[in-house]
Amino acid sequence: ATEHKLWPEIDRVCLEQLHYARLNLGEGGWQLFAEDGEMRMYKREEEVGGMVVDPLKAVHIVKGVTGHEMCHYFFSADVRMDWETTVEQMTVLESIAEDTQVFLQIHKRVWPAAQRDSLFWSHIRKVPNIRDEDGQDFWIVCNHSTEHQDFPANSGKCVRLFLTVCLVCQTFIDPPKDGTDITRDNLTCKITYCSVVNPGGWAPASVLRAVYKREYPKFLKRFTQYVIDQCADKPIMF
Ligand SMILES: CCCCCc1ccc(-c2ccc(S(=O)(=O)CCO)cc2)cc1/C=C\c1ccccn1
Repeated sequence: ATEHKLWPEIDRVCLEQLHYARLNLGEGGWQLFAEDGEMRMYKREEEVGGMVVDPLKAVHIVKGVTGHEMCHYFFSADVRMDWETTVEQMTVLESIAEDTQVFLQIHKRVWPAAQRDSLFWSHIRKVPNIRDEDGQDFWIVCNHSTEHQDFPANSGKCVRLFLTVCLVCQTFIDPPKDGTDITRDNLTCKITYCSVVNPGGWAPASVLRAVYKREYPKFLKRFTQYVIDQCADKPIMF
């Protein structure tokens, strides 16, 4: 995808998001708002132009899958509707390359606000040479709002929401002592999910914050369980 006009932005946003995802939660006023087993979800309360754009950061540890597998299923258009419960309709507008696609998604309406749609590029990549401790290479999927001449914002019934989302994963392998092949029991995947969503038009702060508080933990739990189930009987994708 390196020759496409979006490439400089894709490259910049992905590397910025990877850096942002790897920042510790120590600084920056993050507020823990949900916990479930190994999953911890944090938010910062921020408004832009009177609209709630609370940045969200979730960290999770999942056994039995690799970061490549986690990112593969998050990126894959074919399976999106199997796990993404906020989406009513999804279209791939452009396949820029094997690792880069442009999506138009119509989301379920969040009463009493107007229905939203999102139009974004999605890019998956392995990031070599940056490693935490004894981890494997990072895998990242980044979704970032973009424009498309055939689908201008707010031209139909939906209000266009604007998002920057990243899923950053790292695999840790604890090899079997007896030198036999690695199995899924030896795999641990550390996940960081970051999202900033601008609702694109007025929506009551109380409604939005309630939706996020309820939906984001369900979303990450459902998605990670989906990947565990899909991978269980398949060869490991390192
Ligand atoms: C007033 C409504 C404001 C918008 C609410 C909303 C916020 C975020 C998102 C969302 C968009 C993309 C991602 S992703 O991780 O990139 C995966 C690809 O789909 C994740 C979440 C959607 C929705 C829109 C509707 C809605 C409906 C049910 C519950 C919650 N939301």
